[in-house]
Amino acid sequence: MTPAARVSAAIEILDRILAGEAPEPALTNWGRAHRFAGSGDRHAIRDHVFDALRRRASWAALGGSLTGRGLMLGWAREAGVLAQVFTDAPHAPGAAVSPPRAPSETEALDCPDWLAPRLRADLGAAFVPTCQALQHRAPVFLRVNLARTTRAAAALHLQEEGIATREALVASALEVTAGARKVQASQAYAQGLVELQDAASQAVVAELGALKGLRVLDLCAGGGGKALAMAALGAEVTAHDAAPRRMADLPLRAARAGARIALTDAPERLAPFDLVLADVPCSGSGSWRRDPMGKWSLTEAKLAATLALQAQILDRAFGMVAPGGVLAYATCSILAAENGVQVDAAMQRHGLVELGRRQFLPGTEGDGLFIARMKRV
Ligand SMILES: C[S@@+](CC[C@H](N)C(=O)[O-])C[C@H]1O[C@@H](n2cnc3c(N)ncnc32)[C@H](O)[C@@H]1O
Repeated sequence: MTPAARVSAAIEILDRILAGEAPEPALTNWGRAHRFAGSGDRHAIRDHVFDALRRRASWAALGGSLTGRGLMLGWAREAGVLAQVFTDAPHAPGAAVSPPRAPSETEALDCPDWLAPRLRADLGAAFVPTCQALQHRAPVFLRVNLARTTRAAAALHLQEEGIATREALVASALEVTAGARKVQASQAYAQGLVELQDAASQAVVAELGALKGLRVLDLCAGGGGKALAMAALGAEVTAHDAAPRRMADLPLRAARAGARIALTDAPERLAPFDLVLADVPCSGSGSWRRDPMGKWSLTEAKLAATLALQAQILDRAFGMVAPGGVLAYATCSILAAENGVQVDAAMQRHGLVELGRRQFLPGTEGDGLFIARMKRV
């Protein structure tokens, strides 16, 4: 496919997404209906689509409409390639283009209007750089399985397979600088030497301190990224999730990593634990680079429901912490209401003692995450 034909494909897929189809099925369905597209084409189209979703407000303004065509016009104008792409040539988008509109301040930052005042109040001087960080692709990070190898040895192994890396935020983290698409087919990955995991997510686990020999409950384990990282640090991990199917791959991932993780649908029966991690469902605002639709689909009502659920999960988690043990609360959010405010309220409700808290903002070092540790007295 020509570069312009790839843009035409992205326009078609973006229109489906704007009409309500989720991005992944929209991309898969397009691929099935256009078997002639090679993997290079599909990757390029996918990049166009996700870039446009991250830049939805600013590119729609620059392109003159919130449509697939408007978004890609906005991209072409910003990239200075309008005349090369919108040409009327076979398979290229048509040449008749709508005029641009100057984006408002929040549109220029691709921040939803309703959220901007709240985020600005929460982040202060970090508001603008954080919004700008969310406009771009996230770096790819790996967690080195330190139970199996060293970071230097893993980097060498990956290099031999054409995957270049450099050291990142914490001792277990590598950033992939070339060959990211080869990771999941690599021997290093198959042998459990590395896992895909954001560097700030790894840093959150590092913030938990020494875990060796501790009985740990991961109450919202999901795919098990943090459960695996805690197991690699020597914790005896039990994993639970309200949606057990989300943990479906966890036994396989644990086997690959040489880790033992017990799954349970009734964690209360195994309580108390030395440490309970509540990595709660959240707005996902710290990882909107990876899930740009999340940014545009969040509403006040959804946020309020999420806040109520977080408080409920915190209360449940507290009930399973041994006296003297630790309750850890994590989100991938950058909103104070989901982080510090939630933790302050839980400490008051349960007489917990704070051991520390840390907010990571999205940027070159990883996603935006929050972690707080509280001691049960
Ligand atoms: C942020 S994700 C967890 C990510 C995971 N810990 C990781 O590091 O890969 C939150 C998880 O909480 C689960 N969840 C939602 N409500 C819950 C509840 N009431 N109790 C336990 N888990 C819940 C969701 O199914 C989801 O998998």
